[in-house]
Amino acid sequence: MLPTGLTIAGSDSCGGAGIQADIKTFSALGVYGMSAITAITAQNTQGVTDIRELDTAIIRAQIDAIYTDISVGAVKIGMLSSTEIIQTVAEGLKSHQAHNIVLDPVMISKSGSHLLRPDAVTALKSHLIPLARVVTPNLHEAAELVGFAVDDYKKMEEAARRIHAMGAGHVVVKGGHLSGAACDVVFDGYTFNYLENERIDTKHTHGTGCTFSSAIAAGLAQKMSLDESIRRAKVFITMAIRHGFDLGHGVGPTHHFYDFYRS
Ligand SMILES: Nc1ncnc2c1ncn2[C@@H]1O[C@H](COP(=O)(O)OP(=O)(O)OP(=O)(O)O)[C@@H](O)[C@H]1O
Ligand SMILES: Cc1ncc(COP(=O)(O)O)c(N)n1
Repeated sequence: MLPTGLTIAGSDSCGGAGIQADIKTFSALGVYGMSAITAITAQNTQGVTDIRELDTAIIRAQIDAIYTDISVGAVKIGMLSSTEIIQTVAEGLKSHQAHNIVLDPVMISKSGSHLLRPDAVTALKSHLIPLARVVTPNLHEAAELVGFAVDDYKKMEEAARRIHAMGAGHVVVKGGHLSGAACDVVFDGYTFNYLENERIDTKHTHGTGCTFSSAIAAGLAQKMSLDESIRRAKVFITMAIRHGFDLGHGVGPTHHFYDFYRS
């Protein structure tokens, strides 16, 4: 039986982020990928031109269709767009006693479009963070969650502590937007660990957060420990960024190896 992963996220028409990045990551890591789509974005490497949120009934129906039939090893949550969608997803996951939930609190695309309505941050904190085994905010998302600027390692630690107190199991505050090494702060409620890799000099980083969080979910689906899943995800995202390429005319995508193990 193959390990299974579910992504609950938005569709990115150019395939670099969102549902498409998640499914490619699951496949590259040997996990069978499934999806519940929350919103459809018209998007390319230069930006997001339109967004349609799906109605909550079809979002809930996708989640129910999967859980009433299939055993789900891990869930990755990405773009949720609105308070109503957050509530629907939280209720759906609770009713099926979903486990191994990796929450990437997607808020704004690299190109600057809102993928979460600003008034939905409160719902994210109260309904979904408490369900998550791990939450993976970038610096901006961490700042929105805790209410102060997160721009150095001390503040990343403080933000991780506060997000953990909101009910998350582990917190990974990603330092992809700092300068210097690409270093993320991992907090398990007791100790801080720093996950560091060289910064790759490229502009082609569309979908890095999606790829990283779905790689963590893939590890959990494969019954790796959370620590091991996070460490392998860091190796995977670093390699995927190294092989990012100039698709289109803007910020190109990371490259998700068809077979990570043979690359
Ligand atoms: N240029 C880079 N070189 C190496 N690693 C990087 C680089 N940029 C980001 N990373 C790593 O990629 C992972 C994702 O981090 P990032 O901060 O880019 O997420 P994000 O902003 O949520 O992504 P997205 O904007 O796609 O949602 C982290 O482990 C981060 O350290
Ligand atoms: C559907 C969807 N989900 C997530 C992202 C974030 O990725 P990025 O910050 O790299 O644009 C995105 N652009 N689109």
